[in-house]
Amino acid sequence: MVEKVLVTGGAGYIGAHACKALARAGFLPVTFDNLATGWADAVKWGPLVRGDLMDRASVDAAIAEHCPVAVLHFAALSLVGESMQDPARYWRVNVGGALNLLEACAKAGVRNFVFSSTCATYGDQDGVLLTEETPQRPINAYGGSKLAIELMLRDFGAAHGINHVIFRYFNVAGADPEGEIGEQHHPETHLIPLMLDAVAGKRPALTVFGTDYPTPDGTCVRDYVHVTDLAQAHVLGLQGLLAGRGNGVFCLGTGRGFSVREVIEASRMVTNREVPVVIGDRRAGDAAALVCSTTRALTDLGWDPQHSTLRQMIGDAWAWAQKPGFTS
Ligand SMILES: O=c1ccn([C@@H]2O[C@H](COP(=O)(O)OP(=O)(O)O[C@H]3O[C@H](CO)[C@H](O)[C@H](O)[C@H]3O)[C@@H](O)[C@H]2O)c(=O)[nH]1
Repeated sequence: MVEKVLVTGGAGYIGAHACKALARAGFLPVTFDNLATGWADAVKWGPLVRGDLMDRASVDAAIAEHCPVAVLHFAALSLVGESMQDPARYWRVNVGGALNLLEACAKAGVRNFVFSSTCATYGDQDGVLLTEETPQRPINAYGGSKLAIELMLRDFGAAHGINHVIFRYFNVAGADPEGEIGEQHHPETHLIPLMLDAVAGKRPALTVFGTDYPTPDGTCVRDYVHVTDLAQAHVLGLQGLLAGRGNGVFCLGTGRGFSVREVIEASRMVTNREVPVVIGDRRAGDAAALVCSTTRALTDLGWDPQHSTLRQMIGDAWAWAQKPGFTS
């Protein structure tokens, strides 16, 4: 029988790409999503359960109906700027939702859990190459809420035997190279889709958030990773858990940072069009540079990212931007 995996946030950008990768690996992804920011159209590889993690009964019901071998937990609020303006919402939804989900797993005997954490748990660390061992010092409520869930997992693991893999994502970008799904947020806040909107004339310009950071060209440096590579890491993490390899924490990036100006330059090369740019102030909560070491993910997980060049990430996002997008 095909093994089911409960995917919270499976209708969202990263969750949907993970569902595609899971299906390709022989699992049946069961999406659990409230469709607050996700899209029913993006759920193509298994059933959609419309439910909210804040509603414990709907979580229990989904687990009881589908008996998943594992949970992949993507559903969360994930905008740094918004988390600075409304921290209560981030703490309530992210931590409260994860707590409900973990309690439901403990009660139902779901023993394998893959969690989407973030480089935002590190805070600003003077541009050092971040590893899984780097002390975490979040500087925004989003990162704080994700770190709290990492700690929650440690405790649930010890008390209830929930084996877990924690992935700390760096900057996820691009779209399905086969064009079936891609990034679509309302409102959009991420650099690459905003930049491509400006290129396509859907927005007047891209605002560069700060040019006075202590980085080589003064703009923020980020480690961009292709969403399809990231999704594949989840399959490997899940297979490791099911094979009994135990808990793990992995940074998912490429080990190479690019500044906002470098991303703009790469876009010019890929699209053959200029990016209209205005220079703005720094955005609250942004760290100057976030780049990770890939050693552990490559070695211990056997991860082999194939798509994570800036050229392909921008190219796939650009191809997706030409499509009509999701409507429901
Ligand atoms: O209009 C924009 C949008 C972004 N940026 C800059 O581009 C870089 C990337 O910004 P994104 O908003 O695309 O990504 P973030 O680095 O803020 O966020 C990403 O990393 C975060 C951790 O820091 C979270 O994990 C979050 O979910 C994830 O999207 C940042 O330096 C940002 O200041 C701009 O200059 N102009």
